[in-house]
Parts: sequence; structure tokens; C-alpha cells
Amino acid sequence: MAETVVAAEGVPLAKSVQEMSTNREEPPPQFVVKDGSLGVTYSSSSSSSSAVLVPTIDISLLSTDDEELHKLKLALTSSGCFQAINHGISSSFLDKVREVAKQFFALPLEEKKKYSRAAHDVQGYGHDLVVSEMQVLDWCSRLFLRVFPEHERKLNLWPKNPDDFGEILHEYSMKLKEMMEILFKAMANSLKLEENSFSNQFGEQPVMQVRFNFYPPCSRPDQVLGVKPHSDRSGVTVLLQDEEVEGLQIIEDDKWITVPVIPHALVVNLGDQMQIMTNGVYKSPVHRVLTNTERLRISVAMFNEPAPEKEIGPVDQLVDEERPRLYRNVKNYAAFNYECFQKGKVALEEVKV
Ligand SMILES: O=C(O)CCC(=O)C(=O)O
Ligand SMILES: [Fe+2]
Repeated sequence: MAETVVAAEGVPLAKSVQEMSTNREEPPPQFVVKDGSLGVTYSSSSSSSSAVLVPTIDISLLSTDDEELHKLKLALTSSGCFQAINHGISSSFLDKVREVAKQFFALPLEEKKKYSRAAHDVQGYGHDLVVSEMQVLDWCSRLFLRVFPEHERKLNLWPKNPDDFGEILHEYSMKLKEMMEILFKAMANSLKLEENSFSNQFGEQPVMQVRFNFYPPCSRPDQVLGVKPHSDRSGVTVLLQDEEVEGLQIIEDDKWITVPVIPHALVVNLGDQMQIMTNGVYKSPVHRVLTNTERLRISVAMFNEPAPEKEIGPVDQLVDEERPRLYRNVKNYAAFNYECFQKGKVALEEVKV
């Protein structure tokens, strides 16, 4: 008999996505994208659009090379997304991060359910938060954990199997913290702002949360998405894509552009809170994930957010007569975003002045 998997808020999914995938079942109607079409796609990874819109940026050059800083600015003003290389994290370590994710998702469902998300919590293992019967579900299982501030970790939800999971996750987040510091400075310098303009807004104790995403093969990639179109509510998201399988797309001029796989690059995409802080100069891209019939895909998204008690808003120097203030100040955008989501509203629209 199929095990009952709690999708969220007490709405049970009869079977897990993984189980349906293994049985090669047709996805149930809740997973089918309603407008019937997944839109126009540029899927070739060599397409010039993806190279222009999602350029590679050499992190090691950002503090010394004005040209690289300019490239960063171009990427963040156009797509809000780039592939970070020379980021200081070794390829072998990134492979380890992927390996523990793979090992966790390969555990029997019973074992993974030990880390299940409680109905009213976001942390733990499970599926989408379901807030309405109309909601289209993602063909994805995920493990969501808060990593920083460290005292807010729910260690009972951190997998004990594989046994180095916690250690690797901690080390990975420490390394990403270092990269974030470089990026905050570079983003401020690229806009000729004071170096701490963004890091100050993130606060002394910024939030870092990780989402391990598992997308099993799906028999209807023409009708079902791994993740629906959304922009991240974070400040900055750093994504470790699958080393082989594409799926992530960003939208540009009504066309979906595939973000190519560069095995040891880290995809950086800005979230809504950076769009707010830059008064709309830097973009929080709308993105989605496609499914495919053959290969499973795993990604690890690290969300960097300002501390919830910090009020964030457009940096003064980015507000003038030519560019009037677009957004009001806001505190705890995460909670605000959730309220909007429940009401079917888009948070970034709701904070416009
Ligand atoms: O799996 C991916 O490539 C992206 C996942 C994503 O957009 C998210 O977790 O917010
Ligand atoms: Fe996302």
C-alpha cells in the first residue's frame, strides 16, 4: 500500500513524487500546469542568449578588476543572474555536497520521513506548502533547513545518514558566508556605493537557509514543472546545480532561457530583497525548473536573507529624481512574502510605493 505523505498543512498527497516517478505513473491533476503550455524555450546551452544573460563572473577578480565589476553590474541589471567561478570552494568539496544530498535522497522513504516537516513548519523534508486547492504542485521533494543563525538550527531535522551530512553542510555554509562577504562589497562597489551598504542591511546575524531539491524523472515534462515560476524572496541565492542535468530556466522578454550546467560553478541569482535594496536597479529573476523523462536532478539552493528584525529599503544614493523610490521599507520580508503567498499576491508588487 502507498504510504501517506503529508504535502503540507494537512493536505495529504496519496503518494510521494518519488514513488509516482518510480512507478512511471501519470502525474495527478494537481501537478498539471493549467494553461496547457510551458511557453517558448531556448533550450540550447550554447545559445548566445544564455551566455549573455547568465555570464560567468570570476569572483577572485572582483576586488581588483574594474572590468569584472562592470560585467557583474551588467549581469545584475539585466538578468539578475550569473555563474560564479573561482569562488574559492574546491571542486572536490562541491562534489561532496552533491554526494551527501544524493545519499540522503536515496534513503528509503521511511528513513527520510524521520526528518519530515511538521504541518505548520517550513523546515524539514517534504513537498510544497499547500495553501489552496487550486495550487499547482511541484514535481519535487525537498529538505529545507535553517543554517544561520546557528542557535536557530533544528538539528533534529538534520539527517544523521549519511553521517557526514551535518559536517559538510556546516562547512559549505561557512564557505558560502565568505563568498557572500565578497559579493556584498562587490555589488556595492559596482554601484559606486559605500562598501557596507548591503552588508549593513543584512545585519549582524543574517539568515542562511538551505533547500536540497530532488526532481525525479517525470512522464509528462510537457505538462509538469519541477518548480513553478517564482522569484526568490531571499536577498541573494547561491545555487549548486546538478553536475549534469539541466532544468533551471530564467525568463527574459517572455522567453525561457536555460541556465547551462557548468559543473563547478555556483549560480548566483538575486532575490526580491536585493531588488528592493537597489531600488530596482538589480533584478530578482523569475525562474522555474523543468522536468524530464529520463534523469533525476538534484540541486542545492542556499538562501541568504537579512535578519528579520532589520528594516530594509532602497539605499539612499539609488533614489533620486530620475529614479524615484520604487519600494517602501520593510521588515521581515519572509513573513510578509508568506502572507502574500497565502492571499495569492506577489510580495514584490505589494511593497511598491
Ligand atoms: O533547482 C533549481 O535549479 C532551482 C530551485 C529553486 O529555484 C529554488 O529552490 O528556489
Ligand atoms: Fe528559486
